[in-house]
Amino acid sequence: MLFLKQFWGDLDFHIQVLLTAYTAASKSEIFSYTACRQLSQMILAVSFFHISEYILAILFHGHSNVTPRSLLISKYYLLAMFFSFLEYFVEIVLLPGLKEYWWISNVGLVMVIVGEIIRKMAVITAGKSFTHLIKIYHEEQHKLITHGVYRFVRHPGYSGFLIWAVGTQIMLCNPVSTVGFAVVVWHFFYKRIPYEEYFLRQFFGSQYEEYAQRIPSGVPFVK
Ligand SMILES: C[S@@+](CC[C@H](N)C(=O)[O-])C[C@H]1O[C@@H](n2cnc3c(N)ncnc32)[C@H](O)[C@@H]1O
Repeated sequence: MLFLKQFWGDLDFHIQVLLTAYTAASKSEIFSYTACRQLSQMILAVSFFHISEYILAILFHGHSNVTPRSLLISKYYLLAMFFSFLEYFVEIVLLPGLKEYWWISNVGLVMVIVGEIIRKMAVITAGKSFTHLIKIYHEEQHKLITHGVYRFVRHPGYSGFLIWAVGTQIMLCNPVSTVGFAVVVWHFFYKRIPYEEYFLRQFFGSQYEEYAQRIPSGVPFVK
């Protein structure tokens, strides 16, 4: 009983400290300008990314062939985004100075824009060959793409997404989520690329083999 009383007392004290810090921060210029700008950039970046992926999927594959999965929002993705916002709010309340490194935040913003451009160039260049789900059977309209951005890297869509995702966290000056997003997204592509290329080799044989020999994957440390 005594233990419970002390526990609630401690919890109450910590909530009071957080609320006081939050109230102080929200009254200050830092919270109103910094948080408004960084969070609006984040919400804009995320909305633009998902809506444009969905619209391009409809344009290339037709309305009837596109499901909400083309919005590319999974439960793991939502969890990662939830953690990223949680980190942002905790840090802006407890360590507001961390969010004031504008040059870091602006580097993140540039990464978001560059990553988005590379990703969309890949989607538009590959057209019908770019499907959100990896094809395991060869279809008539699936042609090997080696021109445009695919001349420089084999997986520009993944390079673009990696730059975009890590960029969103640098833009928010979120140190933990920057490392977390980099590791998780990199690991996802590290596993996905060999699987995707297994089928591409089956579909296009020596043509793909020769292409893969010449052109890097575009994802660091993935051959
Ligand atoms: C989500 S897209 C990603 C494409 C590519 N990995 C990228 O990052 O730009 C996955 C689909 O693209 C197809 N694909 C990947 N590279 C391709 C290429 N060079 N030419 C044609 N189709 C390709 C795969 O067969 C798979 O069904």
